[in-house]
Amino acid sequence: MTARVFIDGAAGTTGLEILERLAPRSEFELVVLDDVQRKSADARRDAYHAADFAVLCLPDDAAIEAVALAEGAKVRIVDASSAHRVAQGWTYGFPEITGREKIANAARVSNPGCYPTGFIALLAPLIRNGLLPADWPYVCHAVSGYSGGGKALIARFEDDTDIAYRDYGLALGHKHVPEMQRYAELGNEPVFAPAVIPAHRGMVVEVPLHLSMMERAAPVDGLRQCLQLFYQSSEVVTLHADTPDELLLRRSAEPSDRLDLYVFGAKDGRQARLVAVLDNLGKGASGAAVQNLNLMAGLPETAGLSL
Ligand SMILES: NC(=O)C1=CN([C@@H]2O[C@H](COP(=O)(O)OP(=O)(O)OC[C@H]3O[C@@H](n4cnc5c(N)ncnc54)[C@H](OP(=O)(O)O)[C@@H]3O)[C@@H](O)[C@H]2O)C=CC1
Ligand SMILES: CC(=O)N[C@@H](CCC(=O)OP(=O)(O)O)C(=O)O
Repeated sequence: MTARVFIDGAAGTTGLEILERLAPRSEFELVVLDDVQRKSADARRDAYHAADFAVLCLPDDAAIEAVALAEGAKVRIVDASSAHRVAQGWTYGFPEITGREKIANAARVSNPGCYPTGFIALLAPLIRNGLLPADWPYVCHAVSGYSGGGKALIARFEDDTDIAYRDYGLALGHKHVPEMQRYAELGNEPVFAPAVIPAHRGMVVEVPLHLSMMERAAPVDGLRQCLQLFYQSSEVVTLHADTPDELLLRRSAEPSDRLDLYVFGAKDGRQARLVAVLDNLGKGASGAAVQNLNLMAGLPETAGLSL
């Protein structure tokens, strides 16, 4: 039986990539509104009430409105926005961290943010297993391709090709911080320092660690081994045992739904750098939405993903 999937926001950056991943698949019948109807509340309400699943690829306020439009319908929702990531009644759509069964049975699933995907993937297993302290003041530095800011940031970087680096979030309190704290299971808000680079897609998320200053921290090999065991059955997330001299993002990189993790350590073991490399539009958004949709529809988790 085919499942009807309404993509609300299919003309946007994330929506288009979800469309591309789902269009070739016979398990899904896609519902997409045309340019005249795509912002009509009536047309969207009808689409929600006729669908089995919906993926919200909208700004936060429109995602909240969408959930109200879907009230009373049997539709099950995956929300790519940040509106419901720490909201009651929503399941956090990170299969490797939340557990696949919870997502498979959920009616409301909130996709993780792109930066939190890297941060939580690195820290949650280590903190859960007691290899790093939960009450440490963690810091996260990250860079993202400009598609991470949707159509508006894409237009800005394509219009002004002179921008070499955009530091932002400088007032702190970035909207991703609550989900980073909650799902990495931290006692304190992390300091989050994001930046944008002049590449369309791709992202590096890094957590530097002063291991020697922590009372309870495992050695670098222990951190690596824990992540390797935690993700050993995952086709999407890989802990790399090697420690290359550099990690590169390439402008020409193909879209990818992978998440690659590294643990780098100083020779004397006093400091380490946890690093996640991903595609903000892949496991950071559209790939994650498709992975969640697969689980909710009872299909193979990685169907339609580029790994
Ligand atoms: N880009 C990324 O890497 C990631 C994005 N996300 C999240 O996914 C969501 C979508 O982001 P993204 O695709 O980048 O954003 P875009 O700005 O590229 O796309 C958003 C789309 O939503 C449409 N839209 C806005 N308001 C409404 C409305 N009321 N009804 C129907 N459609 C509406 C826009 O229309 P119009 O075309 O007319 O502007 C646009 O097509 C956001 O919440 C974002 O934070 C999450 C993780 C990563
Ligand atoms: C480069 C850039 O602007 N990135 C966005 C986050 C993209 C993303 O993860 O979307 P959500 O906010 O829905 O999680 C930002 O920092 O607000």
